[in-house]
Amino acid sequence: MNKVIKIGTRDSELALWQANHVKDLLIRNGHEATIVPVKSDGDLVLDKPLHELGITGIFTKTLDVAMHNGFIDIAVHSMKDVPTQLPSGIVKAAVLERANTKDLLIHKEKPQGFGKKATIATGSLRRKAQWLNRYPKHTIEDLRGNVNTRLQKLKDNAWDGAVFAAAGLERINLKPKHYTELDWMIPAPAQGAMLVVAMENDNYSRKALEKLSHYETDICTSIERDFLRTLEGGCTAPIGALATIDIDYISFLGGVFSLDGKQKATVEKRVLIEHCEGLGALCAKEILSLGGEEIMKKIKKELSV
Ligand SMILES: NCc1[nH]cc(CCC(=O)O)c1CC(=O)O
Repeated sequence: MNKVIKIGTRDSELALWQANHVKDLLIRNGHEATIVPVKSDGDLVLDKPLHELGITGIFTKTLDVAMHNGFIDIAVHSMKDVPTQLPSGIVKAAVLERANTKDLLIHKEKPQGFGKKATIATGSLRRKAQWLNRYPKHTIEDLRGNVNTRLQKLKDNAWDGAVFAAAGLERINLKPKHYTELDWMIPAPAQGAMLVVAMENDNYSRKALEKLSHYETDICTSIERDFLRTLEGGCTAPIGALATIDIDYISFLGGVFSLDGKQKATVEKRVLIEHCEGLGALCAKEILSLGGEEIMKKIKKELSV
């Protein structure tokens, strides 16, 4: 029996692109699917308190509620925005093949190298900390909103540049005139990957989505998110992680940075794929013993005031 799979999405251009991508893949596999934009959580009321279900993420909360309500069947997320602990009743149904994992600096004008002074805009603690670690004399301005909003704000302000995920720009076909790929910046865990979630008891959707999952991306993002989960202890610290597969090997690079960028602890490992079980947690523990524990304690104190 075929049912029409209701794909929930937020209504930003990037979110809609990602949801439509999943819709196309499902239809190509002979399923029926439709997009259900979910605007605000105002009309999505649940009879249980959200914390009881473990619903926490700011980007994912609305869709989690809509799925629990039966308003939608599945939800498509940028995986890096999804809390490492999924809410109860909701499961990972597919991890799509990863796109570009890098962060980019979009320059406002033609770049002429960075002098001592530059003002860079980003709302991400991870990007800010890594930028200041590399360019201690620079100034960071806060920049929030979806990709389009952030690009507009870059135009409207006298900043030298702003940091974006390459994957987000590529998906909505934005080609900045002047940009630099930040090869040295460790991306967010699971950056560039899309996660599709479904209700645990929804066998129809889960079976349909299973076929869309990309094995290598699933392995790499699982390691990155294990690393994050082991380190974070529920706070949004500047943590980066990237696992890549090279034939039989997995390479992992992870790090934690103090908010001011002055301290960092990083780890790099290369293991045979068949030995990658527990790699994320292992690297997290190594980070903690390499000065990461003090950095995390300091971050937690600074973020709680
Ligand atoms: N936090 C916002 C967000 N979530 C996912 C992406 C882009 C796609 C991706 O990184 O997977 C972006 C935009 C950005 O970071 O510039």
